[in-house]
Amino acid sequence: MSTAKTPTVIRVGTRGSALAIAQSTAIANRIGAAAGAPIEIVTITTHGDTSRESLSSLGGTGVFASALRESLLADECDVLVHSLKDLPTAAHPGLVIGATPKRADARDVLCARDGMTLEALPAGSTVGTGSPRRVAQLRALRPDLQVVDIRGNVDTRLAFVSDGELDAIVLSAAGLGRLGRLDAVATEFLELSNWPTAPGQGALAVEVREGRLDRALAAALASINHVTTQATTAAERLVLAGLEAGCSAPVGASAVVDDGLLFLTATVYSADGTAQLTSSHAATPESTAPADLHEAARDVAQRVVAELLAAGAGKLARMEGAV
Ligand SMILES: NCc1[nH]cc(CCC(=O)O)c1CC(=O)O
Repeated sequence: MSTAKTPTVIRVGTRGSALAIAQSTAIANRIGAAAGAPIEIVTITTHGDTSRESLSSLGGTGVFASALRESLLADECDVLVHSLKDLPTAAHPGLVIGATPKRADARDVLCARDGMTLEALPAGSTVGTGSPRRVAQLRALRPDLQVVDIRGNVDTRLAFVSDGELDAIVLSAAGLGRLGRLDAVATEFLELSNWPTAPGQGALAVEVREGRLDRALAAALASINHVTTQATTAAERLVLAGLEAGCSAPVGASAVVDDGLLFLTATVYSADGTAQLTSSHAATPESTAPADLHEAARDVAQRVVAELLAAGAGKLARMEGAV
């Protein structure tokens, strides 16, 4: 008689916000099912969660990732689920991205009072966001609005509108979707063509320790990886890296694979939104194999970065503007 070995528990580390728990639990369930192993959710408090300072003064969104990574390196968990857009582009020693699951909607949405669109908001209306990119985009399209710097999790931000403190806020469609709130609160989907979002927005990254991975876990990660998402988000993140911009920089980037063509467009804004530079390039991968898609991603990103830098993007992104 064979005695089945008890499968090892897979510990999934996450931030404690409702959004982080929702997306980590969804991914943990997929990993657990694929690996045939029980899962455990390990909540880790980060400085970014407890501090009331603005994100930019904390050193950008990388503050969320570092505490989680310490816990992974300390073997307090086996897997981390990050929002890819919050993950710094530099590789972390000893850690690797084991899977990039299929991306959700990459768009931002406006959540405004009385069902309003951005165009319909009266002059002087208050719009809350803590993201320098969203600030620049709002100022570019509606310089007559008042942009208010806000912090906090999704519920805190939505409360500003429902309590009547602000007229509108901007959030990611993917985040609201994962919380099951999208249909109830979004009053306008901002199209990527004139409102490109953060590199990697809407995608998740599953991070693990480098080196010998448990075989069941390695197979589970491979099964939830999405090759197109991996290539398009790589192209977008290579733009950030190439511009040497941080993850809170006023940079929007959007890549898609459509009928065999990898298309990348990126926009760099001045902080005050009065100036912007856009570059778009496409490449045809040799095949849909991961290596060929990645090669195409590097190729388009390199051309977009070169064009943006030649046009003065480095200076533009560092420009203070009349904030
Ligand atoms: N800025 C914080 C953040 N990081 C990831 C998400 C949502 C998930 C995603 O967009 O991938 C959000 C909230 C938001 O921007 O509305």
